[in-house]
Amino acid sequence: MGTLNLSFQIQTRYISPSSPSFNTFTISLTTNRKKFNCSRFSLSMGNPNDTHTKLVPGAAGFLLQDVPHFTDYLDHLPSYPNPLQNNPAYSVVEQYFVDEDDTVTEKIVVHKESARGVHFRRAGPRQKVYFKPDDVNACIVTCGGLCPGLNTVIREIVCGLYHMYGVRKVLGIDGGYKGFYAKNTITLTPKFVDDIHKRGGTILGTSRGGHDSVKIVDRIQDRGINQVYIIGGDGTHKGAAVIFEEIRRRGLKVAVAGIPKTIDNDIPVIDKSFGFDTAVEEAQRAIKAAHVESESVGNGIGLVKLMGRYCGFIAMYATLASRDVDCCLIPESPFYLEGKGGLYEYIGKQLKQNGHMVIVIAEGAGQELLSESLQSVDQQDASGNKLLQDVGLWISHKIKEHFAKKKMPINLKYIDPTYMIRAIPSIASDNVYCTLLAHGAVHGAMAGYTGFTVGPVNGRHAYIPFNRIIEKQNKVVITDRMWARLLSSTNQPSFLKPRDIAEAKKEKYPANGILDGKIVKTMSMN
Ligand SMILES: Nc1ncnc2c1ncn2[C@@H]1O[C@H](COP(=O)(O)OP(=O)(O)OP(=O)(O)O)[C@@H](O)[C@H]1O
Ligand SMILES: O=P(O)(O)OC[C@H]1O[C@](O)(CO)[C@@H](O)[C@@H]1O
Ligand SMILES: [Mg+2]
Repeated sequence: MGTLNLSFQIQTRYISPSSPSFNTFTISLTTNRKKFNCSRFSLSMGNPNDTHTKLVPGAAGFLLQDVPHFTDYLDHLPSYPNPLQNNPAYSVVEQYFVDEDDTVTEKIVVHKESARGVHFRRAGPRQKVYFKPDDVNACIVTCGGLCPGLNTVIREIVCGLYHMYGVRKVLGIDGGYKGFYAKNTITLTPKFVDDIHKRGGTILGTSRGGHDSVKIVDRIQDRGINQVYIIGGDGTHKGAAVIFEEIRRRGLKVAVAGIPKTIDNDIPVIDKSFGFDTAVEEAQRAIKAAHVESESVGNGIGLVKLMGRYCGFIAMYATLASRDVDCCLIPESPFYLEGKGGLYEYIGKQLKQNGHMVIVIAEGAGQELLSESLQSVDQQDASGNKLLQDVGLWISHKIKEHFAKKKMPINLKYIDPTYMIRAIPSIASDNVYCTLLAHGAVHGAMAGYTGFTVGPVNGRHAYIPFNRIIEKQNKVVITDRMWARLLSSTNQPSFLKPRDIAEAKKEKYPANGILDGKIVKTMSMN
């Protein structure tokens, strides 16, 4: 019996990578003699350049959003037994290797009749690898803003490659994407990285801007690099996706693995990004100081600005953890100053009742108010991110001005710990998390997967295709329970008008988020 290779194009209005409508996946081919049902195939999602979306349907509405593998575009590749099976530390583990068919579900809360839904390939070591240890020439690059845990990830990639797979050649790229074509590399060995997890920042340096995929892939090719570990946020992953496409176009056996990094926690799909817990922990020190300062004087207001350009996760979690905060302002929840239900009214009430209060504001909050009042020009950093005006300074000034006009003396202390919460070493739990991410990335690359990001989805580490990471940003859902918990803990007004609530619901339940007649839940941390 011969093999029948089929390739066909499907055009449908209903498929979107994040929320496919499963009943469109029943595909069969009928000849005059027999009907063939297709069980494994990949689909391009409408965009002819989108070659990373691999969809594998299964029973009961199961859908694997798979990641690319060398064998998708390279023929006759040899594979080898995983050297881990001879490693004294790992060989004792029962079922150490991940089953080829193991997947991790994206949606964990289900109804008895709901479809099984989207799944990702489970991360972890495979029986077979596609590299001989001596042939591996790996490199690591860190891009974007700093984040606690960067050095831990670097350390664990190096040590994981050395100790688990016997790899000896690992290079550090100096200073972000630009470093591929502008600077020297750093030789990384377990000895060199031994202590780096105790330091903040990244020993490799980082940068924004300067992404030139052709030049980067040229340098990867010139140097004979065949595993690229890219640690960064949403912008970095957009860059990684382009690098992967170029590598695939050139038919190179080079694995591209992303490790999601951002203290803002704005990366979708994964449960949480590394360094986030460390940042929230560090933010407590600023909030405590604001509380002490404010309660020690008459009508004291402690105002703390925290990072979060487009989303307010740090502010929300720092507020919930502290319980000393009376008001938390984030980009996702619009607020207003004047009039009934406004911020000034709430501050006045709090001061009358308690004599002091603490306000936490995310740096991206209230930017629309700021630009109205300062008529600012839109400015961007080298990566194209919005450059923000200092909302903390602005709001301090507005509050002081308002209460001066009302002839009510207040005592406002503005604390801006911005860079202090990200320029520190990671706490213990983040260190362990970074280790799992690094090892997951190493196992995936050694097993021949590429164009993937590793990260926990409902607590289990998975390989996620780049397109799912870069298609949208993770945001606080203000119609979810977590934000309600925050409102009930601070007792602040919600500042929301019915129109804002309708908008928020529309964002949470987009029109294409309907699955089998039920609404698909988007990622949230509650
Ligand atoms: N659309 C894009 N295409 C290619 N490269 C990009 C794109 N967006 C950003 N990059 C590159 O990715 C790198 C990092 O991007 P950015 O500065 O936005 O940080 P990030 O990865 O989002 O991390 P963070 O938000 O945590 O600081 C930069 O070198 C930038 O040039
Ligand atoms: O000043 P930099 O280094 O550009 O970074 C600032 C930005 O980086 C982040 O920490 C992560 O994107 C944001 O919260 C912040 O706006
Ligand atoms: Mg970013």
